[in-house]
Amino acid sequence: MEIIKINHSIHERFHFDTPLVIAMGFFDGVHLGHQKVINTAKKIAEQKGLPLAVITYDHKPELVYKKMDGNDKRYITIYRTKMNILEHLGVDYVFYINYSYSFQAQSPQNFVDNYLVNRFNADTVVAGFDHTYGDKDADMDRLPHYADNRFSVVKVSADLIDNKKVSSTRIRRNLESGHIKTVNKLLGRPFYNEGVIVHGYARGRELGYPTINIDYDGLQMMPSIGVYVTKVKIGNEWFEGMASIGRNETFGDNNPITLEINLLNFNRNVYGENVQVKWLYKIRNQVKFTGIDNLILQMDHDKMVTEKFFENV
Ligand SMILES: Cc1cc2nc3c(=O)[nH]c(=O)nc-3n(C[C@H](O)[C@H](O)[C@H](O)COP(=O)(O)O)c2cc1C
Ligand SMILES: Nc1ncnc2c1ncn2[C@@H]1O[C@H](COP(=O)(O)OP(=O)(O)O)[C@@H](O)[C@H]1O
Repeated sequence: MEIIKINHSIHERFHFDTPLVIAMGFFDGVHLGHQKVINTAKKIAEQKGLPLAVITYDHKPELVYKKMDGNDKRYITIYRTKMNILEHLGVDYVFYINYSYSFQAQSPQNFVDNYLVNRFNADTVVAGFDHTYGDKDADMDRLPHYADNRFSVVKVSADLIDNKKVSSTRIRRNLESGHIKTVNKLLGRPFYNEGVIVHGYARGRELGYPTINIDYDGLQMMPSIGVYVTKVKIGNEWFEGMASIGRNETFGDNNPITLEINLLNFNRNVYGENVQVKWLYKIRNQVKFTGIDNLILQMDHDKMVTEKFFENV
């Protein structure tokens, strides 16, 4: 898969020679609904013998017109994760457009002419039923009008789970309320993220539960504070683990939020390793314990729950 970064003013003369089948969308999460769009485009590309391209953007469009804080500015899938998943879906080219004020200020007709036709040589454009590519007049029902027979348009219907639309917003809400099973169902894979193992306060080994402390990208949206069953990939190996994401309240108020994972049947020095964490099940909320002994007793119990989880999968 080739990633081609496009800036509105720098790449004015960009032109792709081969006609393309293009799936268009922001695709945060690359959830089951997004996968339906991309798989539809993939099938058409195969039937026509053309490459499959995805048009996506480097950040949320809202960033151009409002101040964003907290989880609002974070992503279910950051750049690397999104690209990784797109590659696995069989995408040949990604046009990664810098979403700037000047890019968004184009009229829908200009976007279609400048981008879909002139730059990207669209043969077919596929997107979800609610996709917009500019202002309120830029919906999928009007795309054939702007296309004016220069490319075909395919509108993909909503993917429903439990009678509700699969959407990034629904996934974000479930992440924020710790409903990781629902998150994973909507994504069509376990929610995962990446990071690097750094030093903590060396308390873990004294508690009898050493933890890898994971430093992750600030733009990565994480599950809500709590204790979770996870799988952790270090090098090429997967390990079972119990994760704590929280402020380690037992050790004082207002600590920063950290991600720490005790790995089962593991005893190695792994500082500096890159890891991937797959989130599988929420065990409980964080507790501010009155003493270390109570925290240890609770972690003994968490370990039992974690082992049971893996016995039953
Ligand atoms: C499975 C698990 C559950 C935890 N639950 C809590 C908790 O409920 N309350 C809390 O204050 N800390 C909790 N912790 C965090 C420990 O306080 C933390 O791992 C310990 O302070 C080690 O810190 P260090 O890595 O900086 O040495 C938990 C840790 C793990 C691995
Ligand atoms: N079962 C285990 N789970 C997690 N880390 C382990 C385990 N066994 C050994 N380690 C090592 O111990 C380190 C964590 O020890 P800990 O006392 O929690 O110190 P710190 O929090 O300062 O890193 C890990 O980074 C890892 O290198």
